[in-house]
Amino acid sequence: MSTAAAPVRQLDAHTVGELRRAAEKILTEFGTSATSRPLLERVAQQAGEFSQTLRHHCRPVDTADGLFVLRGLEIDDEAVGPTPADWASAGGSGALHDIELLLLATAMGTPLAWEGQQDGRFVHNIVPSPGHETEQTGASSTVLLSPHTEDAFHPGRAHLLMLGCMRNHDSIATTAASIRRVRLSDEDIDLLTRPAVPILPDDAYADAQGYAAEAPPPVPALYASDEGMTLRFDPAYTPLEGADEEYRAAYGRLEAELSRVSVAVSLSPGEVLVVDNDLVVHGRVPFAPRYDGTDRWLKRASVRIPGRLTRPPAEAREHGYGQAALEARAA
Ligand SMILES: O=C(O)CCC(=O)C(=O)O
Ligand SMILES: [Fe+2]
Repeated sequence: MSTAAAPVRQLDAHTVGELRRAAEKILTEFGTSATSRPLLERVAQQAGEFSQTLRHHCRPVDTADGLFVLRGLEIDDEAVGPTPADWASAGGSGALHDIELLLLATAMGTPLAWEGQQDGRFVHNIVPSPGHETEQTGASSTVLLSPHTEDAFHPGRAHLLMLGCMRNHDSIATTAASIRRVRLSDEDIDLLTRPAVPILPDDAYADAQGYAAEAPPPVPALYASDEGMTLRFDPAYTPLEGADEEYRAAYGRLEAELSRVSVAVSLSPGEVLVVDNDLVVHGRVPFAPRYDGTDRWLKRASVRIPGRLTRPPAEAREHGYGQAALEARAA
């Protein structure tokens, strides 16, 4: 794994102020970052008034890295208070930054939430939580969070994943590997673009894991879209034992290549990592949680980009294990 620098989009002080004032205005009006239809509409309106500069910073991912870091937001370590012990008790912690992230997400596309995850919130809190140390979810810590496409089991998954850093005293890295950096033989690509095995719902979706109404659909790991190669990959939730040996070997080579091109991005407070979820798998290195209110703390938002053609059309027929994606589309 390398620590090669991710492309950075540095916000100037003026633009940071513009974003902050927009968020402050909304927080004053609503008194909360809890998302409601009126708040989402207000956010969309405010994002529609963004300056040309701020909009330019929110343009699509435009390099083969499949990601960028937006840098320069102001986080007051004292004012945001202690890192919440888990998402459920986070409440309004860092509410201003929830709204900032939601504004940025809205400038990039349509924010997305899940009925079955973190109470349907549009901005998630990612913190290490007691009892969840070894899971393959954002709440874990002591294990490697293996590289994955976010919400890979679902056809309504995000096109962009945004991770905004509130606190990261131990410089714990997110990992990212782009399919556009991977080298595979034509034979492997041919195998991996076929729907061989399903991707099952992850541990963050207890309801979906109990879904038994229809069989899990096999899905391809790779897709040669008009825009180039894209991927849908989550080995921790892929029952590979259902595939033949040839496929398993090709899948293993894809995994090895992703690991070869993986970069470590250690976020600092005020940085937002934006990952193209069709190009890049992300994960996290293991770390020792502190559990004293000073733990690593990220805010996460998911974004859909309407009309994007980076996925196989057959996805539209998938059941998504009964999970409903909620899009913040204007009513
Ligand atoms: O903690 C991280 O850096 C990434 C966690 C993760 O996979 C996520 O929030 O989706
Ligand atoms: Fe993730």
